[in-house]
Amino acid sequence: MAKPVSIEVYNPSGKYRVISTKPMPGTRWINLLIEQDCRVEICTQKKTILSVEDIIALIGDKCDGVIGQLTEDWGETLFSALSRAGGKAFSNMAVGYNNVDVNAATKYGVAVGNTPGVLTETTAELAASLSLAAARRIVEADEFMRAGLYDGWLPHLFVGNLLKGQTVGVIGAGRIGSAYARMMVEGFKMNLIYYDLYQSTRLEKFVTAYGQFLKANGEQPVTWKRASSMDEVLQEADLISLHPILDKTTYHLVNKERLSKMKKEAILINCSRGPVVDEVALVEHLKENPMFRVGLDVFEDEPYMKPGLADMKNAIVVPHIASASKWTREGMATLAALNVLGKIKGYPVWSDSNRVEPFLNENAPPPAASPSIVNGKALGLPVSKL
Ligand SMILES: NC(=O)c1ccc[n+]([C@@H]2O[C@H](COP(=O)([O-])OP(=O)(O)OC[C@H]3O[C@@H](n4cnc5c(N)ncnc54)[C@H](O)[C@@H]3O)[C@@H](O)[C@H]2O)c1
Ligand SMILES: O=C(O)[C@H](O)CO
Repeated sequence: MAKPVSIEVYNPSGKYRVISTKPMPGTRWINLLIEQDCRVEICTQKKTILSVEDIIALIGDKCDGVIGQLTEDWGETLFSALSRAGGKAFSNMAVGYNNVDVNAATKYGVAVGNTPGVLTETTAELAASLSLAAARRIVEADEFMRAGLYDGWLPHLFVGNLLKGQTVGVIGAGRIGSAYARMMVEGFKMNLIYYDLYQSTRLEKFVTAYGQFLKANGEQPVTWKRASSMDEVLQEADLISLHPILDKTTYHLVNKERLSKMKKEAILINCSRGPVVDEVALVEHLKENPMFRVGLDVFEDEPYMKPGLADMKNAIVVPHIASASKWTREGMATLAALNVLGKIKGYPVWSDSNRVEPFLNENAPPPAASPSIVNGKALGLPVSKL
């Protein structure tokens, strides 16, 4: 028997029991659920990652929906427990849902929500921050300064890479990859090469138009290229940022062989999911190529790092904080709560999960729809006409 988990309860007499496995930022998400007759139970257990047993104990005998986290293993066991408790809705508080077995959820008739859009720019900004920090060796220089080692300006002190005029490579030019590409092209006048299974016409048009603008102002125009293989990006780019989803096709997408194809002084950024990179091979590559630099927000076995990574001066490591801006995290909580609420209330699924702004407007009630349900089609859920 799992130990009872500590909870905080809002609106105890509410008709629908909705659980959040973690306290989430803001209060709007709680108020929106309460206004619609939900009893909201928030797990306050002092344990960062809840086990399957902890979550089964939270679900109990009656539960209408759960808001969960990307650190939790939402598979057959949890969806069958939720279904037995009468639950029909689950939402990750994340856009990525590689921790969720969507087929198992569908089998038990549980809708699975995620939180796209609201974190696009915030995540791209962290990727851009890591890019700059790696290019200009900011973390190394900061440590040097704090250690009292600075004894005067020197021509060779912390020389890094100039981004202007170099090539930025984006693997996975979806929402976040495209936003990052725009930041690096527009902000630093980098040329773009990208690889994705699909063409990113809007991104291509943007770079073309910006290139024309620069040319009209007598500046060197920026260019774009859609690569026909990922290797082409690895060989040509000076700075490469990874933004695909994690699935079978992207597991260890960057491995020993692919690392060896990159330029010796290249920079690699990963704000997608840790297992997209073979981290053991990466540590070896960093040791053998001191001018190669990496900026990592995600790790293969979170919360751990592979042996040796923490010792590498040419690696910048941050703890999965890419979506951590106040506005974004509050918005993620709102979208996750509305996904669950929408299914409980029998609302349709929002027709375009890339267009979530109407759900984030604090001055108006949200549309009567679930903002983003990934198995809506498989469950035959109606789609909103709005
Ligand atoms: N570090 C963080 O905190 C953080 C924050 C947000 C998102 N993420 C991760 O970023 C991912 C992307 O988010 P998004 O909103 O941009 O999703 P998205 O679906 O808009 O973009 C993903 C892109 O990857 C492409 N892709 C899929 N398989 C590929 C392959 N084999 N090779 C190349 N491209 C491939 C898709 O075609 C798509 O364009 C999420 O799934 C999540 O795992 C991480
Ligand atoms: O997938 C996601 O949303 C992130 O990893 C957390 O924001």
